[in-house]
Amino acid sequence: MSVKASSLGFPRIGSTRQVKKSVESFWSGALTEKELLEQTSQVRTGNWKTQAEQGLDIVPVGDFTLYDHVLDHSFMFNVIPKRYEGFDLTAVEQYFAMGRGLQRPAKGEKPAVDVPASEMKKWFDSNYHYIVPEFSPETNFTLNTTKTVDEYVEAAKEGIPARPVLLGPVSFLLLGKAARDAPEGFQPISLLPKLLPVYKSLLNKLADAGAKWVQIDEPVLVLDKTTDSASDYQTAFDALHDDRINILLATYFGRLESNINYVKNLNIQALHIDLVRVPEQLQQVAEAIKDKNIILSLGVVDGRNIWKNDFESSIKIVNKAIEILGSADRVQVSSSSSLLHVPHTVVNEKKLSDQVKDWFSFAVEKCAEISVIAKSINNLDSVKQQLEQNAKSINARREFTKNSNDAVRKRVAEVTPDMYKRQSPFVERRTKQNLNLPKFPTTTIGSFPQTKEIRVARQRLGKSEITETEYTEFIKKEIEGCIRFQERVGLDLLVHGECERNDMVQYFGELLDGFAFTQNGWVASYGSRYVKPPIIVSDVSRPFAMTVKWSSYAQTLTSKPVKGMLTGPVTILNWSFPREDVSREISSRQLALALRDEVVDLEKAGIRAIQVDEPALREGLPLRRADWQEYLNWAVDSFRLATAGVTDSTQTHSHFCYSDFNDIFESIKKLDADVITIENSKSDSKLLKVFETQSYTNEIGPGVYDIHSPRVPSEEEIYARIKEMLQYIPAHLLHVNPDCGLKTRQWKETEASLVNLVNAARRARAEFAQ
Ligand SMILES: CN1c2c(nc(N)[nH]c2=O)NC[C@@H]1CNc1ccc(C(=O)N[C@@H](CCC(=O)N[C@@H](CCC(=O)N[C@@H](CCC(=O)O)C(=O)O)C(=O)O)C(=O)O)cc1
Ligand SMILES: N[C@@H](CCS)C(=O)O
Ligand SMILES: [Zn+2]
Repeated sequence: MSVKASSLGFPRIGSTRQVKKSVESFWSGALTEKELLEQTSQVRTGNWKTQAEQGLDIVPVGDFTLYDHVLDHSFMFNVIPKRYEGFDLTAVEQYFAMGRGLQRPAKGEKPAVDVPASEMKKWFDSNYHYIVPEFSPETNFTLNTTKTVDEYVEAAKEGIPARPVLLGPVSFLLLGKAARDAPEGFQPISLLPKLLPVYKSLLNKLADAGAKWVQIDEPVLVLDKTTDSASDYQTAFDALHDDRINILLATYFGRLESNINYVKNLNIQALHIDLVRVPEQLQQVAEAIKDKNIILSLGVVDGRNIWKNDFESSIKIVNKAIEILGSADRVQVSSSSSLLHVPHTVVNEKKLSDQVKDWFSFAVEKCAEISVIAKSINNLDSVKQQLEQNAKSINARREFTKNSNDAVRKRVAEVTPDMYKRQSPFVERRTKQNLNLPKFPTTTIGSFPQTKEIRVARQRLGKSEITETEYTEFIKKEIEGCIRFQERVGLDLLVHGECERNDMVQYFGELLDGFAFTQNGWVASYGSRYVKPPIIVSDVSRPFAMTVKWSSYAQTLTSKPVKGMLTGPVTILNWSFPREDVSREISSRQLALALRDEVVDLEKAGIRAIQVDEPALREGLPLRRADWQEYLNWAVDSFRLATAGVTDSTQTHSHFCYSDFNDIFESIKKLDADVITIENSKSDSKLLKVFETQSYTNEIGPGVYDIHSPRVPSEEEIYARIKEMLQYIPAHLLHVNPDCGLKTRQWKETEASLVNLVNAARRARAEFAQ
């Protein structure tokens, strides 16, 4: 009798970001397709071996990807929109075209290509983005590739105890959307009967290849919308059942709630639940399945945060499960979700003090933790030393957190109601905000291309190859170049370009007190793009002004207004690794006060428009609606606390790069920002309608083009967008801007796109002058 150790997925990037580098080299033409596939296959194999070496009895395979695992499923099941066909692309090129769009001139026999990227959406409440599958009644599911089988075979050859991973059919359909040409009212889930035979043939191939188990992820089971999906799940798992291959149905990020009432009756052999987010669901779920022939996989090691596991409490959970289910054979120990949301390994962190490093576990260390927890049940003596060491580390962290920053806590406690409120309502403030902007003011969201030169300069500063003074001079030159560029292009409300920032959250984490930050703690954001979330280890405060010198320098260079640029408290919180010892609300309020000081300092320095970005406000929403209001209350409070310290004459902006607005619209209104800019170019008019129907009174800049793709939008296209917006938004409130910041773009396409944007706005001004 033994408890097995497994995980649900592993970071793809490689210990030294090899996959990112290979993929980007392939895109730039420096690597052939063959080289790309060879190099990335090596990382994949290395990842499996690492997990097995850390002691996992079951290693996930098929979770590896060159861009996104949901895109992999679309590609594997032939869910390829027609617009990506007919260009004589290789399979790999077509796959990347779906992810990032493709624009290239005709070459010899090959026709020109100009195709935008597919839509990206946030993966549940994480900072990972997936490529949204597009379905229509014409979708012709076939096995276009056998990626999962190929990777299983590859792993089995290496002697890896592999368990293939698939995104389940119901989640795949529910996470997708109806294609633009689908008939009104078409629901992707109606395609389930057509999709299941293709899943089934994939499972057959896996069984033929020798797989005994498959992990089928159905994360939508933790959302409210699946309460009515019982029959879809029953149909799916009846169809997928095969005597040769056992199914682990994996749920994560939240609670099953009443869905367990039908999940327990599904034709599955194991069920995974997240016990980090929802430890209390153990009792209910274990009781529900105890008379069924179902193994329970316990997600006790956090796949979403980096704190060392508390073995004592995890072992208690495992023992409780064994007690209810009656046998250790019916229990597995696992990560709460895929480990894709945490960095690769702590070992590469050379700059953290031993004290701080001892608090953390990244993916590699988490695999070892899972193994130790399983062994503690199977053979306690074999892990006694690890358990003792773990208890010491957990106690050391507890001791540290006792010494909080009393001044910060006192300040949060003493916040008064007037600190959340601007001096006057928007209509009055507006008359005092004299920025001399024309109608349809053009602006950008803040960042301009982060060139190799900028990144190398920062790297050289980090290695002390250049001095602080040299770096400052370099950044000043970049800012000047950026201001001159915007003046030349003809933008109205300028920005300094954010060239001094490695990232909009990491940068602030590095400047604020109460954070730790890593050298190599990369976590996937989308495609080949990664972020290094800072870690909130203590109470947060601002030791000195962070952005004032850059913004005020930029303002000295031009007579046009320059927007100050900050990241909001909720976004800093949501894109950092939060503390486990205090609530997110407390950290958010502490961040809000630190940012409030910065906002006031920017105003004092003569900055007349200040943008406080909150792109992660929506992502932080709890997955169950019942939990929304509590979050929204403190999230809105935090934004207001951060921004309401300025006088009426300062124009506050906020920015959101998502288009799912309708259900949190009331909260967006309550933020009371003078101007909001939002992602819009890929959404249909549903987003814009909300502004018409919900009587939004402040100013708005819905994005007029997608910034994730190198594709240059034409003036005509942008002009058409502006005209469309004017159907819903009064002309006097409309701003013209891209969807989001331009840091991932090259200067050439940035210039071409912004020239078109400015020209389109000028045309609109001429046409719609009132
Ligand atoms: C708005 N978005 C953001 C999200 N989350 C954040 N934390 N930040 C965001 O901006 N979530 C939603 C979206 C996601 N969008 C993006 C967009 C772009 C990136 C991105 O470009 N990531 C970069 C890494 C950025 C960074 O930290 N750069 C550092 C280090 C750069 C580096 O690699 N240096 C090299 C040396 C120089 C060189 O050779 O180029 C090195 O160290 O080897 C810096 O600029 O100093 C990426 O490369 O993936 C992410 C999310
Ligand atoms: N000001 C930031 C917002 C990104 S969401 C930028 O422009 O990159
Ligand atoms: Zn954005």
